[in-house]
Amino acid sequence: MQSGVTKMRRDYIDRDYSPKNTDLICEFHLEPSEGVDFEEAATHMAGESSIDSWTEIATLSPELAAKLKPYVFYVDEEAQTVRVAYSEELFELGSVPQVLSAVAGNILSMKIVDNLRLQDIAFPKSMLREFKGPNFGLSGIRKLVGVQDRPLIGTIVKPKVGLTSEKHAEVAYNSFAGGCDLVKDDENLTDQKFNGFEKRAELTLKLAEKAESETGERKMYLCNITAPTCKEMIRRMNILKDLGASYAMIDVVPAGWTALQTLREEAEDVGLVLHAHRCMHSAYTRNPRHGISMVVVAKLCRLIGLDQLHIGTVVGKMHGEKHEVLTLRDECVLDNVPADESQHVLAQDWGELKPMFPVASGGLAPTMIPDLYSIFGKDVIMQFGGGIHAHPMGTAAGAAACRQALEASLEGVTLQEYAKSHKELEVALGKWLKK
Ligand SMILES: O=C(O)[C@H](O)COP(=O)(O)O
Ligand SMILES: [Mg+2]
Repeated sequence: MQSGVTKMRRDYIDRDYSPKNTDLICEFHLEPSEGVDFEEAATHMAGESSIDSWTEIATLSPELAAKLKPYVFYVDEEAQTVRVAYSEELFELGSVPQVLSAVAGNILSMKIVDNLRLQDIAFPKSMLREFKGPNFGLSGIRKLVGVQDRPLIGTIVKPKVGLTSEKHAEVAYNSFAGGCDLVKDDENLTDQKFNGFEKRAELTLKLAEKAESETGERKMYLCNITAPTCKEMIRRMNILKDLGASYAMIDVVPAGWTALQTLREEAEDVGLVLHAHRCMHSAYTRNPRHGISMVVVAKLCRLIGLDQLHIGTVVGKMHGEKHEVLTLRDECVLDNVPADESQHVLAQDWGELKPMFPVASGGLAPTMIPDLYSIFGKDVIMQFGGGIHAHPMGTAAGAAACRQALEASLEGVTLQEYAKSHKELEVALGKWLKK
């Protein structure tokens, strides 16, 4: 027995237990440390994520244990997988931070495991009811933008940071004028001296309005409200509302779960669509053997009520295989997610919680649109940063090339064919089509 690990007296493993419909269920990938028995490690993990400690505690009465004990009801040592059912009474209903402190807290630090990854959480209806979910969601966004039958095209003002507010607004205007439906700030642009939040919001929203009147299309500016305090983020949200904005963007992982729940409360009154950038998620999600899966991050965003979420691109610069990205897409849009053992996904009935709009962003070029459309279908927001602002004819042409590539894909015409009568696309093919 490894030092510091005493034999647990609790028997939390019960393969005959069938979870109650009020239980919260977690699936974990578990690798015990050297010399530790798999079931022993699972027992310790279940205890530490609920009511127990590392050794016998006299204060844990048999009655209390019987009432609140966790049940490790599924154990597959070969697949290094366990599933644990927790009584809903262990949780503060409606609190994401508290759920994570329990099922993704100390247990990830325990010596008894070499690796432990929270793969999925299945929430019971009784807990779902405590959360608002998306205010607008996928259908609300489509209604707001006035686009029902195609993917939305967005961009990120580039360079990421450094432009003045005037220049930022001008780049956004050119993106809108060229054909973008959405223009967002980059994740590390918030309220820097060279481009303050209020001035950027005011100038960019004004030019978005100008682009709307010139194009006859709705144009959405996603201004990044990420800030040092919830109070300041709420202040920025209200500034956007007063300026006539429809959206706010948040870096959800750096901002944190309590901040998101606070903003969601506020968004209900302010009525802004919440765009979730997932930068920093890879600190939790990238290691397939340890941490917290992006499925969990996506589910928590939907539960709390972000309206649209970056989920990966399959074809772009960020990691994320096709099956992983499509699993995330399903968690965003389906009302009922079926269990998928191959993806370590638990069944989840989302009840009344609206779908989120999936966002594909990162390393995309207009030439990838046919692939993106065949992967995602129409319910996706495709965002191109370098893929628009590096276009040889400039930003507006980059945006136009994206719209043309999308038109071609929707009509089932090859890009090469469509480029014969669309100059911006022709130039984009010259720059980005793999030779
Ligand atoms: O914030 C994002 O989504 C990325 O910065 C996209 O930028 P890129 O298209 O230039 O990779
Ligand atoms: Mg970015």
